[in-house]
Amino acid sequence: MTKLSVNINKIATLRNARGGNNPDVIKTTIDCERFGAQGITVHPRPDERHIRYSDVVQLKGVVTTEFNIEGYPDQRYLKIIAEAKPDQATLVPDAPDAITSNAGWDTIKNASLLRDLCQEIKSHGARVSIFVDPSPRMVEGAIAIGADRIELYTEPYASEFLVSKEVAVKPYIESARIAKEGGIGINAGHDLDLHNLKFLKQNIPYLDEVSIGHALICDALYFGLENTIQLYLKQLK
Ligand SMILES: CC(=O)[C@@H](O)[C@H](O)COP(=O)(O)O
Ligand SMILES: NCC(=O)COP(=O)(O)O
Repeated sequence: MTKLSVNINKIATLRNARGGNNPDVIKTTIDCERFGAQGITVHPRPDERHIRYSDVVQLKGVVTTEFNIEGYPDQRYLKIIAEAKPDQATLVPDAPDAITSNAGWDTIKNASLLRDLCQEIKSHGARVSIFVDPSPRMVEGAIAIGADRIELYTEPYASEFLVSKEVAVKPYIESARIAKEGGIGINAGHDLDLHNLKFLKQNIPYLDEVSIGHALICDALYFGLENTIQLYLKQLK
């Protein structure tokens, strides 16, 4: 079964826009799980443009499905992981000023760093997922450093999908095969939506988890949050 982890960053973006607590991130999280979300993902960025450190601390006591915290593994992030003890920590190589995540790790050049981080994060009881491009070498590097999972960066898939879905999915099928043969789990995320999700799932049926935020929250403006979560779950059947 492929789990749907709802990334609630953009709920926090809307909340922060007016400085109050509407929408309430905690209430929305509880509702996302009630509507069928099988996980909650947050990406507390250094500038706290959306999810804040204080949100993560509160969410720890609220999330009843799987809690996934994504981020660049600086000391601030590692402190959050140590305190929140999420089910999964997804390491992303984002620069502090990145408008959004835009690449996976070079797991060969960063092998020593990532290996040490894996050990430290696992000591807090969290599964470690490494955000990678769909590159066999990068997947093999993630296996070598002891990651529990990879998260395939799917922005290139989403972009190419609009031109040729068969071309788009090809590197992901190969990367997922290598990860599976290497005995690690396979997550995917970034720019997945109601148009491209089903084809990815059909071609990688053993996908463990997709984390989806931006498109899902945008869709919820038109279809409602409960209906939208159900629509995404239907793409994963
Ligand atoms: C790693 C990734 O692709 C997303 O999880 C990222 O968290 C999206 O970040 P923004 O919501 O800040 O665009
Ligand atoms: N890891 C991907 C994620 O959590 C959400 O990415 P997006 O759907 O907001 O692009």
